[in-house]
Amino acid sequence: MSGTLQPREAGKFITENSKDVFVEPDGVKKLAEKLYEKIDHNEITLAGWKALHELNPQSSGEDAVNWVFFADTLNFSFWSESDDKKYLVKYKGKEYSGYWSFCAAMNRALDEGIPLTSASYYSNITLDQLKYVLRSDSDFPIPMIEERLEVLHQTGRILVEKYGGSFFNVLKQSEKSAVKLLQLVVENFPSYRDEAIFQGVQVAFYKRAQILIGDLWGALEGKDDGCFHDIRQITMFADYRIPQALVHFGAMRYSEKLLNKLNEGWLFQNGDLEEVELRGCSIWAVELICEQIRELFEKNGKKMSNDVNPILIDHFLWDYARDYREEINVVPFHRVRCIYY
Ligand SMILES: Nc1nc2c(c(CN[C@H]3C=C[C@H](O)[C@@H]3O)cn2[C@@H]2O[C@H](COP(=O)(O)O)[C@@H](O)[C@H]2O)c(=O)[nH]1
Repeated sequence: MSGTLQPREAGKFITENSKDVFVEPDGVKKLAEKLYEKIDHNEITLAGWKALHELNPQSSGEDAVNWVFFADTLNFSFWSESDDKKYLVKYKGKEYSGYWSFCAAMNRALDEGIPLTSASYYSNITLDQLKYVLRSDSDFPIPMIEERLEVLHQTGRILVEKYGGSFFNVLKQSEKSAVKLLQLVVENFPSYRDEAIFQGVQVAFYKRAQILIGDLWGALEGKDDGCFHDIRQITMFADYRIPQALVHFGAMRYSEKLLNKLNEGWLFQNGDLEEVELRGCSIWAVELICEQIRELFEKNGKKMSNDVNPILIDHFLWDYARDYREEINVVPFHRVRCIYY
């Protein structure tokens, strides 16, 4: 961690030195104005984490905390080679794809009485058991099943050996500090150490560690152990969908060279220069949007809710990218296979 630029500073540094991805001030301003209106009309709230997403846990207890930790430990790489080769899961009469198909598979297993989110179970789960739990209702399996098994074993063993098998104990140790929880997660659970080298500088994205905190904040409704006093320090989650949304709204722009690669379906490696620029500029664009929303509240003399932060801006952009997939896909997402996002 020491000497590594943390996500917000990493985003700024990468943006200032980026060659193929650009944060567009006019687009940032327009998107900030759009989101200011939505937040001011209570259309973007923390309560949306449960209200808008039926697969998310609706409770706020220890089971919900361990559900979130399991989900975010495997919250990576759901994209499929092509739209007609998607991993799909049917659950309670509805068909899900992408991240939601994974959540549907989790809830299907729990409904079958499999103690999936219990570390004592998943630390020893076999490949066949995991294949059964994550089985597809299309002809295409979930990507990276072997890596998922390895990550589960490693993470489960640490949680059992160090934290009594429950992520609730890690949460308690953070003493309602999101920054302290981020440090605890990346220090104790290696699969969450989402870092890269950019122009010789170690930069951190910590996408799954940060979304874990965002999802815990949502599951606990910002109360009790989830009442993080420094939640504003968490940045957006540098995945492969938010860049699409930021480009769609004109807040980010790509070079011709990068656009050509994306349109060809180029497979990037985690840590490639363009991939790091995409992720870093996404972080910084959302930070700038957040700052401008806060300035708009101040300028209009309006009381600002605590919910004006990169996490809820991220949720809006991610949900938008899902709900308006055709428009968003005009510029393809960048393809990477890795365990970080
Ligand atoms: N930046 C950001 N990335 C997010 C999420 C989520 C799910 N969170 C939702 C659940 C409850 C909350 O209300 C959130 O709305 C998944 N991902 C990432 O997206 C990718 C999957 O995309 P697709 O193939 O289209 O399903 C993959 O990298 C996955 O890691 C988010 O919120 N923000």
